[in-house]
Amino acid sequence: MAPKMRNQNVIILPTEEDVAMGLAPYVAGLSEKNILEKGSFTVVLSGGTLIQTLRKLTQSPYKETVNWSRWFIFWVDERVVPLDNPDSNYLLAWNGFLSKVPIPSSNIYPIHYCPSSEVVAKDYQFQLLKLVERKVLPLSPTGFPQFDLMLLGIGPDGHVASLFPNRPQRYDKTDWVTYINDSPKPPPKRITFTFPVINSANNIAMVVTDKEEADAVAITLENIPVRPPLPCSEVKAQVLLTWFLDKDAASKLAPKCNK
Ligand SMILES: O=C(O)[C@H](O)[C@@H](O)[C@H](O)[C@H](O)COP(=O)(O)O
Repeated sequence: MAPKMRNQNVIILPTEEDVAMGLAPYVAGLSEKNILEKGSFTVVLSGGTLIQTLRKLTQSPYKETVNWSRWFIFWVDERVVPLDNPDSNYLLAWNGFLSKVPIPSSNIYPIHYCPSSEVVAKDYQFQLLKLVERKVLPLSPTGFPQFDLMLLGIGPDGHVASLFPNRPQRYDKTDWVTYINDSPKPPPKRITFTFPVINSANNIAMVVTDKEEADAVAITLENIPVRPPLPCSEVKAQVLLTWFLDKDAASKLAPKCNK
């Protein structure tokens, strides 16, 4: 049975459609709370199936009720390709989500493409630094930008963002944004937030709706020791880490008694 962690919540729903239905009020609720408290809502997207699972937010009632004008959008990882390339996480998010809701374009922060991953990573970190200076992003007590919500997926190998099990980027404790030129998941060139930035976020949703990730989910939530530890098992949120799983993603978890 998965031991209950202090600021972690695991929600298991029958289907991907149910996860999409559950994710929308969760995100809308955090949006309302943050905008009420401080006038803005900073949201970090990943690539993968997540964008499709956000679809309910682009429909009634959320499309009309969410205060989209106060949202700020970032990417936890991005493929180093032009923004109109089919591999781009920005393009994926634009087509599936951002083009359907009225977030001001000046509040959307994609990468500035150039062929060098290192330069793109440094430039994205520079963009974040500017927003810290403008007080759009606060700094955590340890000196990393602190986002309101990160929406993450995981891979079958347990990667999160572009932090992969057998690559050194996952151990980077100083940069805000780093780069990889040999990603095991294509395309090979990517930039990614580092763990200190991911783990400084107030709220993180891990959205997993695929049988392929069931082993990584079970290893993480059952605390099964593996070497090296899976990157997804190192994700922690400052306020609450919420796992949204469908039955397929949760299929390798030990049966749990709710009484
Ligand atoms: O750019 C990427 O490849 C993603 O950001 C990546 O980290 C993704 O979120 C996971 O691989 C899960 O992908 P799926 O949801 O498609 O399984």
